[in-house]
Formats: sequence, structure tokens, C-alpha cells
Amino acid sequence: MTDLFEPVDATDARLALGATGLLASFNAAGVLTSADVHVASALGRLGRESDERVLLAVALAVRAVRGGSVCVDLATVADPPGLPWPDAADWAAAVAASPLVAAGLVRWDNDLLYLDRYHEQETQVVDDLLTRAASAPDHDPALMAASLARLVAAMQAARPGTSYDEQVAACLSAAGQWTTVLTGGPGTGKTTAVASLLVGLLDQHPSGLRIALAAPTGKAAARLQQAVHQEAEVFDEADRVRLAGVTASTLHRLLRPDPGNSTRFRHHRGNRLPHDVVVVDESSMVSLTQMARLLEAVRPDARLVLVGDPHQLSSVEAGAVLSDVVRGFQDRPDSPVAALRSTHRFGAEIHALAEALRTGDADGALSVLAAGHEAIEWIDEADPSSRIRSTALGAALAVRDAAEHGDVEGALRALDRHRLLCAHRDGPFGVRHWNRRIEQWLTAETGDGLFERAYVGRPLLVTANDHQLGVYNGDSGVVVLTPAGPRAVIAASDGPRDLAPSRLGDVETMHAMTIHKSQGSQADVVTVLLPDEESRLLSRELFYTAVTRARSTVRVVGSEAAIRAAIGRRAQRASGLAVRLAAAP
Ligand SMILES: Nc1ncnc2c1ncn2[C@@H]1O[C@H](COP(=O)(O)OP(=O)(O)OP(=O)(O)O)[C@@H](O)[C@H]1O
Repeated sequence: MTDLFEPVDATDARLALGATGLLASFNAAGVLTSADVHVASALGRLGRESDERVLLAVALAVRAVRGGSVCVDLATVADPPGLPWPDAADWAAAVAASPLVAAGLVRWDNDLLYLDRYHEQETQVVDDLLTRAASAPDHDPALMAASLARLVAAMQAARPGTSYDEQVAACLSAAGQWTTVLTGGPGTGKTTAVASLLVGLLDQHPSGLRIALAAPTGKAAARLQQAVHQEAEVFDEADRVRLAGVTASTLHRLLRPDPGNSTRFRHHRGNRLPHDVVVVDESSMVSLTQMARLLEAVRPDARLVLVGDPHQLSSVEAGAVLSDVVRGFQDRPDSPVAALRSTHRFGAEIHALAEALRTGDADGALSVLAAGHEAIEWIDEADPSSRIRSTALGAALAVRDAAEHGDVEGALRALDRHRLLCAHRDGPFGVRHWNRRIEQWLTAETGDGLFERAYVGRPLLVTANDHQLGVYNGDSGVVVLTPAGPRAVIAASDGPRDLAPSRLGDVETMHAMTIHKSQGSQADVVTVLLPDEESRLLSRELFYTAVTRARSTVRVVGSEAAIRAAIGRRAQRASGLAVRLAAAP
């Protein structure tokens, strides 16, 4: 869903100069921005299309991408009511017959309208996935079963009474297919399964395998690498050593950016990745464009393992590829999906809350919240600030204390003890507001003015990739006092990176962070600050993503109405991927 805007006056820059007809009406109503109008008008001129309804549809397709969709569904787009929306059937017929479609400037497929680029990417993803599913790698299933039995014995020796049946089944199917989509909620043992699968595949290929681990953000890549090594700790020495050299990078870095072309990579269909096995964690965050680039770069005879939780928020950019792939393959015999369902990390309460959110059970979620438990707290107060203060200030002081003592490890550890998660960036429920509030509380508590941008104890969130510095969007860190003065220490994928604070361009304060940015990271205690029920950002996926960031305790701040509104609204993204996969022969 895309936010509407309200033009301030007739000179508002979001109003397109020279727009007429339906485009002008929808622009004035705040449905379309001037950029949407300009792209539609330019395509209309190029393709000699003057039907305003078609131009409106094209402008809505441009808007759709901005809101995370890959295409626009004209049958359901008519929101808000009260505008001159064309009749859906006539509108679809006009678009289908448009010279713009005939010229391939836009695409009309399954009653969905696409900008050409996104249709091409979606087509490529469908084709590559189906081609990869049409053949299978040679492997020795008995040897795979024996490898897994050995690893399970080692894991059970370390954790008596545990069962690995789901993970073994997932690894056995992954061994026999080029693509595997390994799904599961938090703590369902996905990484454990990946570590076992890699050892099993290494047994299949005694001469060695080139293995790449990747994730959309630096933080998630660092966690994946660390978690695979940690899971391997219970394996025999020989197995552990074989995984010790496996490292993770961001997906972006794996594909090698092309400096001359921001949307292309050095690895592509004509120059494939050298790896025999590519594992991508946090795949729910992978956009359609990235997935298309990844699929074309992986060798057809390399295994690709996409790991993720399809119930989480989708990528920032257009697409909801992981959940579309899961839905698209659900009734197909060649489905690459292996699902893990039992959770092993957090207690029954957070699991019950996450399950209620995942299945849209608002009454169930409210009863878990209302029951109260040390792992779950519900704060439903008109002014929750004192309750937020009690946790957030303590956490900020712990970070600051370690930072002032030059304790890098301690400061980075303290950073992950608590996270305040907001849906919004601005406004009373937004990250900026709460970052300021927490800084004010710190000042009141310590007497420090925090006038410096790089004040000691400032928690940092990197917001852009900087290949030269080796820090990536999503990395976190803290300003630590060292003998050389305050230094920004960033938890990069290969360990803490120590930098002069002035060298970091794109960083934000991270006392609070948006739920979108929190994907791929976790904290011991998570406080989820829900906006009021009117917020167009509230969705079930947003709430689920926030709650499942917690390792031990979740605190939900919000009214019953906000909780019900969040659970009742789906973060739907228009895309044809699932339907096209399901319908393909
Ligand atoms: N079958 C099992 N039985 C008991 N404990 C398990 C099992 N599988 C994994 N674990 C443990 O549960 C915890 C979570 O496992 P793991 O990190 O593999 O899950 P995950 O699905 O990758 O989690 P997330 O994606 O949320 O990080 C780890 O401490 C792991 O050792």
C-alpha cells in the first residue's frame, strides 16, 4: 500500500505541471506523484497512446513498484473510493488492446499490468526456477543418510533428548535437487540444517566444494557465518575443520557490483559464479531484481539453497519472492520447498504469540499478551514513555558504560541486549522521536550534553554500503572511547572494524530502529512500539517480524485496536510470480 499525500497548494512540487484528465485528478488527490505522471505521459507519447485510462494504469504501475509491488492489479486497485476510477472490466480491455502493450513498453499478463523491466525479471525467475527443477544432481542418498546420521549423533550427544528428523528430511531432499527453499520461523533450526547439509555435501564430493554463504545485509551475513561455525562446534573435529573456512558475504558483494552499472553485476549468465553450493539466508529480504540477478549468476549445475521465513516482511525493493515461490510451488510435485516447523530457540510464549500472528488469530494473540509472562509484556497505556524509559535507558547506559571503559566486545554485546522497534521513521511513534527521547533521558541521567555527533556510547546503524571501509547497510556498531579518542566500532561480518567516526558517512543513531531495518538481526529483549490503528504501515507481517526479533522477551506497546488492526491487515504485494509458477507446465 502506498501512502497518499495531501498537496499543500497549487505549487506543491508533487503536482505534475501540465498534467490533464485522469492523471491530473489522481495526482491532485495524492494518489500519484508527479514522477508517476511523467513516466506514464512519456511512455504514452512514445507508444502513441492517448487513452487516459491506459495512462492512469501505467502511472499506477509506476506507483506500485514504489510501494513494493511488481505490477498492478486493476481489479483491486480502486482505493481510495470517491475518485473517478474506470470500470475495471472496460479498463482491463483498454489496457490489453493498448499500443503500449503491443509495442512491449508495458506488459499485460494474467490480468496484471507490469513495467517491462519487472515483467522480464519475473519471467526470468520463473524460467530459471523451473529449469533448475527439471533436472537433479547426481548423488548417493545412502551416503547422505550416513553423513546425517553421524552429525545427528554428534548433535544429540551435545544436546541429549533432541530430535533432528525435520532437518534430516530437509537435507535429504536438498541433496537431490539443484534448488532448495528451506523455510521456517525463527529458531526452527534452519542454520543447523545448513551446517549439516554442507558437511553431507562435502562427503559426497571428497575432492572439495566451493561454498558461498550470503545474505542480503552485512549483519545477516555475519550472523549466518557465525551461526554455521557455532553449530559445527558439536561436530567431530574433522567435520568442524571442513566448515571452518566457509565464510559469508552480502549477496551484493558475492555477485560483485559493476562500478559502471548500478543495476548489473560482474557475475551473470555469461560469467557465472564459480561456487558449487550457494546458500542465501534471510531470503525474504531478497527483492525480485536481486533474485533475478542471483538465479542468472548461479551455475545450472550448482546447488542453491534459499533460506528464510516467508511470513516476515518482504524486501525493501519490489517483490515478495520467497513467499511467492512457496505459494507458487505448493501444489507442484517438483516443489523445492523444505519446511521446518518445530521451534528450538525461544520459549513457548513467544512461539505462541508468533504463531497467532502468523495465522492471523487476533484473539489468540491478545490472550497470550494479556496472560502476562516474564517473556511477554503488554503495555497498553496512554503515555507509555515511563515504561519504555525503564528498559531503553538501562540498555543505553549499559552500552555507554562499556564504551566509556573502552570495552569493545562488551559494548557490542550490550547493544544486542535491547532494541526499541518502531513501525515509523517520523512522528510520535517514529524512530527519530524515540532516539531523541532516549538521548534526553541519557543526558538527564548522566549530565552529559551529548552535543557531539560521535558521543561515546552512541549506538550506530550503517545505512549504506561502503566497500572501501568494509561496512555495509544494516551493520551496527557503537562509538567507543579508546586511547586514540572516540572510535566508531562496527560489527562487520569478519569481526569488529574500528574507524574514525568522521569517516562514516551514512549512519544513524540506533537507540531505536525501524522494524524494516531490524530484519536479519535479533536482541535479547525487544520492545515493539505499535503506532495507532490508523497507520497505513501496520500489518501482520510487520508485527510478526518485530516480535520474532526477540531472543528472550517481547514487550508490545500498543492498544488492543492497534494490535487488531495490525493482525487484520496483510502487507499484500501485487506480483504474478506465484500464479505463473503454479500454472506452468
Ligand atoms: N533439532 C533441534 N533440537 C534442539 N535444538 C536445536 C535443534 N536444531 C537447532 N537447535 C538449536 O536451536 C537454536 C536455533 O537453531 P538455528 O540457529 O539453527 O535456527 P534458525 O532457524 O537458523 O534461527 P534464525 O533463523 O531465527 O536465526 C540453536 O541454538 C540450535 O543449536
